[in-house]
Amino acid sequence: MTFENLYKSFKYSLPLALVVMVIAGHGAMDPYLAYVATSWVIFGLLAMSLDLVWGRGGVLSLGQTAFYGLGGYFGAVVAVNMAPVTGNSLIWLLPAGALFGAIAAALVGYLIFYARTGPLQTTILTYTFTLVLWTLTQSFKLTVGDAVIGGDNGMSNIPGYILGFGEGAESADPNLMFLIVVVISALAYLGVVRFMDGSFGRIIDCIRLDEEKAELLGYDVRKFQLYNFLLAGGVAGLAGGLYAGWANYLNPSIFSVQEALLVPIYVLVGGRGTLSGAFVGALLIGGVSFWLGGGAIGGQTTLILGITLIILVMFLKKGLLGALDDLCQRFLPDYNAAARDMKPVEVDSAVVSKIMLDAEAVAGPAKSLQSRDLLKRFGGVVPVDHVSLSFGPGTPHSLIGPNGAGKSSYLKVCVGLYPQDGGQILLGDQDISSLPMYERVRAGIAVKNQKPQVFPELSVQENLWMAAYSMSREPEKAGEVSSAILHMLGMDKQREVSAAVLSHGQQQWLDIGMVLCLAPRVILFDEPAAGMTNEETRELSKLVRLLSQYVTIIVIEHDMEFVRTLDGAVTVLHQGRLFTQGSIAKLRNDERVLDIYLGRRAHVQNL
Ligand SMILES: Nc1ncnc2c1ncn2[C@@H]1O[C@H](COP(=O)(O)OP(=O)(O)OP(=O)(O)O)[C@@H](O)[C@H]1O
Repeated sequence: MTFENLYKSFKYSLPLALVVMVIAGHGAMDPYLAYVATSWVIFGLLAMSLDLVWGRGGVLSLGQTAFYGLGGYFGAVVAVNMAPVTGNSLIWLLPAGALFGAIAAALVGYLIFYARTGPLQTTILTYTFTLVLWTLTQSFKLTVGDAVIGGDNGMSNIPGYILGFGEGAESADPNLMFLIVVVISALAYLGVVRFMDGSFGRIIDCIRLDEEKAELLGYDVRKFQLYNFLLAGGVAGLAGGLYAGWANYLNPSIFSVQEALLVPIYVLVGGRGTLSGAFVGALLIGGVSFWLGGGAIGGQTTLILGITLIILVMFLKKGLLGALDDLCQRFLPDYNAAARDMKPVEVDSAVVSKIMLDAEAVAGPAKSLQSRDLLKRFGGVVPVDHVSLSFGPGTPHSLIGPNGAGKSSYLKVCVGLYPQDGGQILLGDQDISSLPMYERVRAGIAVKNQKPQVFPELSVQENLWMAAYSMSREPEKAGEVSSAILHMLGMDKQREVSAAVLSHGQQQWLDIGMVLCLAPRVILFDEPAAGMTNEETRELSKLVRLLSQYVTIIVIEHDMEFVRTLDGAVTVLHQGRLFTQGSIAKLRNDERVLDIYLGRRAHVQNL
């Protein structure tokens, strides 16, 4: 077995080995230590829920303790009433806790993601939610059957971990409690890691890296963010259920500021985005506090712990597991070295034709794009001023005009990046004006923005796969499509290369490849030749001409030589309005067109 294979299996094998060790050593721990260590593992599980939304999803939620507390309270209410009937308490505490945590997260997540609050507002909102619960629970008194929620006095008499059923039911001792929590946490961890290793996790990673691009690939970003939040809420609720049974008592302090702020610290210390780091952080901080609390330093625990944490977070920015990962990377093969051998892209007509015919078989024939009286305003600026245009397949369409003419805005309104203020957009016969961006993409319109938008942490192959998967939702099909495009780009040998190390021009090609993976029926390119060499620009022109035989293609360009080689229809925009249309040969002799470029004559001298 190579070190690489071993490294890839670490996230499964190491936790499993630890669980086996705990099972083997069961009963050997000092009962008090076992009791306290159980809480550290529970905090690890809670921290993992935050790592899901923060480390993987990119959203810092300070509401995880809220879902944890709510899961704990709800699980406890159910267990207090049901455990006397069945004996077993865990079958009530845990599912009820997880369910309530997930429901609460779904409600909060819906508000956050569908109201499109920014990252900072999300953090503040989730924090406020926790504080509101803290305040409310202090005076909240309720009796549900045998369960009494006593406001500030908390809720007592919560059954511990009772195993077995009926007469055979028995309470677990501290060592067994520790074992139960370790096994349940390990199962939750392995389930989450397995799930996040699949397509869902990859989509969440893409959303974290570039939310706009993920939506431009046709992913319903809000929905995925909400599902991830819900999953994390479920994990936090599960941890809450475990905590309620461990402590036999709950009070409003579970929603306190201190509790809420400790969770991100566990994640940072262990390593954000690693999932297992959450446990490392919680165990380390729990262990160090325990040791300091019992040792000679006594009262200075918080101070020393605080200083240690600041030093750790400052010098190990990726946390302990992140640093360990960096170390392991040194012993892995350097796939990025292949980036140096990359040959310039050569467009092969036969290969492109095959790809386009395959796409047509799946996505249907080319569609036209029409705008009717399209309007976009930014305050007093009107970049798209009642524009009515129609584009179809057969020839490339170039959109030109001086800086600020509204070209990019027009494309962005068409794809839904900017909401329109009036008018209609038709894709074929379908009115897409009110569709969200991801649905427009799924309907067949794809855009490549001016700057290359690739996911830097993903490999070349993964970037293409993410685009292809968005359309087919079948991993194998996505693999086939992405491999064909990879081959078309001449990047077979660079499939494992990280997109981050590609040159600007190579990233442009990769981005173009991602657009083609979507099997679009209309393609919008915003300055695709920017940053490309002359040779690459020539190949790009060839590609655009080929593509126009199969789909509708609109290209914004300042490079008039490129527009000339496209030899297609040209539309001139000026001050947000349609100025004129025609062939490049006709526009070359149009004095009015030269006039609107005044001050930028250098760019149009070829006209
Ligand atoms: N998000 C935005 N917010 C406010 N104003 C905007 C926004 N996007 C574009 N504009 C304004 O709309 C006008 C048209 O800009 P746009 O980028 O569409 O023009 P363009 O023809 O693509 O220009 P360029 O060739 O320089 O890229 C400009 O005045 C610009 O400042």
